[in-house]
Amino acid sequence: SRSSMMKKLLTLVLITRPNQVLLGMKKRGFGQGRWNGFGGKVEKGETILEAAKRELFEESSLKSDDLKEIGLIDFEFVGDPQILEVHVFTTSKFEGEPTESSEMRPQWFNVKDIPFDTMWPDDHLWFPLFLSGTKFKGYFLFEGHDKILKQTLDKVDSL
Ligand SMILES: Nc1nc(SCCc2ccccc2)c2[nH]cnc2n1
Repeated sequence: SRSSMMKKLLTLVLITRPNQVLLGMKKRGFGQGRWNGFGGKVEKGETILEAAKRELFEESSLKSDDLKEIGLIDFEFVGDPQILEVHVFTTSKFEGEPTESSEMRPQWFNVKDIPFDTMWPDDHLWFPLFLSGTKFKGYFLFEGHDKILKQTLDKVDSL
């Protein structure tokens, strides 16, 4: 039943600079082989924002005290009771130089050349919202990692 559904808290950070977005090529694990923002699990004893900052630093060597939550996306996968609740953050204020980590190989992309063909199939639907500073809430039901069976995506005033 929905009341027994399990939610796993995750973070996703998208760093921008004028006309560009920083993405990382995921080298292993969940989402391997796809470009994505930086993120991962929220550990016990840390806030979602603290987790976003930590994962950003661990995966890219960048630091930011200006992360702003811009989106909230629930991902469900057929046959898996664990729903991923992904808190999406963005900033254009950061310090450091993007550096490859064990998890991610960072690269700047022009906004007009985002590699959606090697990203999760939902991304091209909500990237335009985050890039225009529009807060959003989304839900995507996946079959496997490539097929979206059901989706909702709404602009919101507050998350
Ligand atoms: N962009 C995007 N990201 C994710 S998972 C993001 C959260 C995460 C999870 C594990 C390691 C690092 C980051 C997605 N899942 C389904 N569509 C998706 N789109």
